[in-house]
Amino acid sequence: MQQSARVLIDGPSELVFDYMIPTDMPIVTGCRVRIPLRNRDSTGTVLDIGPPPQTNFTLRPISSLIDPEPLITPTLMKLGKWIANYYVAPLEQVMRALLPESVRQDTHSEKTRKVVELTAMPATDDLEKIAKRAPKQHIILKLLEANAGAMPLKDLGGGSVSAAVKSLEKKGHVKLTEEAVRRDPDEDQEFLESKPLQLNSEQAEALKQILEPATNENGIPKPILLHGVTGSGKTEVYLQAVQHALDQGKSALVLIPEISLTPQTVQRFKSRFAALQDQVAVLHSHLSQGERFDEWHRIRNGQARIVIGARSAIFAPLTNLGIIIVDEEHENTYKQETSPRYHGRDIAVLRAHFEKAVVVLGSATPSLESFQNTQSGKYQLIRLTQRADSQAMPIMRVLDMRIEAQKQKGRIAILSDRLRVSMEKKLENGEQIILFLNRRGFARSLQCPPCGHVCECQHCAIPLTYHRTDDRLVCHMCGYQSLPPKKCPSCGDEAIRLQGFGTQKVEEVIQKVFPQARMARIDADTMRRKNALRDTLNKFKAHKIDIIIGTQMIAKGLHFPNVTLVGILNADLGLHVPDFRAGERTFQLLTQVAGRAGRGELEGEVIVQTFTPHSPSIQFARHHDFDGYAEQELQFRNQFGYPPFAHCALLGTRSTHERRAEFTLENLHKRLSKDLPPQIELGEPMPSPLTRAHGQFRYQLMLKSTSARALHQHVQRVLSTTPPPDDVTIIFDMDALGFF
Ligand SMILES: Nc1ncnc2c1ncn2[C@@H]1O[C@H](COP(=O)(O)OP(=O)(O)OP(=O)(O)O)[C@@H](O)[C@H]1O
Ligand SMILES: [Zn+2]
Ligand SMILES: [Zn+2]
Repeated sequence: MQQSARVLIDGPSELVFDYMIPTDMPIVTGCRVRIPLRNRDSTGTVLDIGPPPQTNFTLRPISSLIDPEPLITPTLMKLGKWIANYYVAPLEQVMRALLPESVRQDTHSEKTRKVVELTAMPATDDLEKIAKRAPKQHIILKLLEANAGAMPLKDLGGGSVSAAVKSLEKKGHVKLTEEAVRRDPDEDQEFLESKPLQLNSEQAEALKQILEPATNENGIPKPILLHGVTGSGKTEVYLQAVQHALDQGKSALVLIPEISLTPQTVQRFKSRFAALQDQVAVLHSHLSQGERFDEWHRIRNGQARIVIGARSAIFAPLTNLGIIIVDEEHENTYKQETSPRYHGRDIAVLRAHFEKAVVVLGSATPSLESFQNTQSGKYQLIRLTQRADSQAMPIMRVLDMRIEAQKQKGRIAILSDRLRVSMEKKLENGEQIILFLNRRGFARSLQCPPCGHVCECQHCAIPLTYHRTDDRLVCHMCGYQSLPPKKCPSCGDEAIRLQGFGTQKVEEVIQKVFPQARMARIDADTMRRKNALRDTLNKFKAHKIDIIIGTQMIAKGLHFPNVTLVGILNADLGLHVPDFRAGERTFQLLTQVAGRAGRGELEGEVIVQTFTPHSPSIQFARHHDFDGYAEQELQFRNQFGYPPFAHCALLGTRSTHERRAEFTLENLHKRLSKDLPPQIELGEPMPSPLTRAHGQFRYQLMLKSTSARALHQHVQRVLSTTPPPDDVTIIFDMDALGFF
């Protein structure tokens, strides 16, 4: 029977239409085709092939095949279909994620440059004549001769020599040609080749296990979780593992949380493989369309065999993949925030499985999902327990800010005496300081300053969120509501209220206390400019800055040997948010931020200011005890049926009409409760913590299920039979990481 193809049409509206496939046309999914669209010719990408859909009009045939080779490799196609299914996203949306726009809408041609080639050197006496009459032409000939007979026109002087080049061309001495050049995003940077380090025994053992991984019953390597404390030399292990894959003739993919936030990691890869510069491709969101086009095609045609990139680089069209590395695998930035809402780490594990490649998930603070997988035997666990050059882990002091709050009567304490004294000492010694501030979310909980008590939901054990508009406390997991207490339920104090301060306020205070110190603030506001972060960090490295004040942005992968003090100003803020992962995030942040201290010769000190000094995430982080932390946290997750023991998903509606957003969600809720599979727990619809954003009202409900398949199938069924009104958008976030 004749088959038809679903084609994603090029163009800004990204339409999808079905076409008949002419019987002799060798089309596979991922091919680019020419098709008729209304009364013109158009181009597009084949998404899917199958029996023609039942319609009462005849499908038009595909006109021709542009490229017999599909743009998407078969494995990536398989991955795409899996994603569409699991995350309940339309296949065409997944395809957009898989194939960057610049590649699909093939309008970005290669960048070229003019090259002058020496075709025939004049005889000696001719050359002498030229030297006298046209010295410019003589210099060009001599330069070309000295440079293996060819030079870019630009290097010869560009426009200023073009007349001279022309007359040389006329005389038959040179030829002007065009040559494709790569748009290299890092053109302005030089990378000195770094040599592999002699591994310490733990690193050597880790590398050995990565090169000879345990396999499952089908002979496919088991995913590896590399849990290495901060500064343990994970990156060196990655570098050598990648080198090994290349030596085997294979390719390697390295995912990092966000390129602009981890410039040092990219630099280390670029330096190690400096001699193979042309084989390294870097993919990230700051590339221009042209740069992306070039990098993508260098990967697709096998020129680039090492790809470093953020989340979406997981779709890099590498073939013969030997290893995938996911650095800082616990990072939230691996989750895509728009549809398809895939998790880069999970897709890495799946892709490695499809390609029978090794996948290494590395972190000093593994996610509980990955850690639990090592406990159940699905993943293999490798540990690095010591810092690479055997420095000690930094000493962590936890400061009880409730006492400070009493001392400073009624005012919000930003800087404790202990931290101030410590800062004075470090500055006197010419050492450097990082002050870290948890980003303040819009979701606020009520915390009592004198005793640290936080109002929680008794069903879900997460903090209740304060809604100012109707003066209500709401649980954002189950929908439970209550009135805010007038007095603290724990100590009876009336001071229970909202409080907080931002990076800007901190900068002001620090400036007043230490007017001589040179400081820089790193947060989303100050780092908008391209390369702003890189420049600030370089200044810090060169010790032109004494104190850095920053948010999450400075928590990752930075290595500054002269930093001896890290102050964490408000450890609580991330802790009391309406999210069962709040404790995990706080543990991760404290451990990662603390890991920036004492990475050189000098011992490091970390001071943590908190209103809840006994919270387990703070105490376990203080003792550098990941296992202890994981054990109690997994117990809590198990008890309340949270991931990794169940899948959590968020279903939301957004609309400029509040009632319609609410009504649509209520309707979906009604439909979902019908024939609800027993594995699924369905929450109540409620306004989102961020009730209104970008002019839209937001409603949401939670779904929990012990079976991922039951969950996405049930939701898929309901969503496909319940189209929303035109002015309501539906959001489904499988394995959601945030609940707003
Ligand atoms: N075998 C080794 N011998 C000497 N120095 C090493 C060795 N391995 C790594 N180092 C050095 O130790 C420091 C820390 O290593 P690296 O940054 O790779 O650790 P990491 O585990 O990736 O840290 P983090 O998770 O904190 O980012 C670096 O300066 C690195 O060059
Ligand atoms: Zn609740
Ligand atoms: Zn109290």
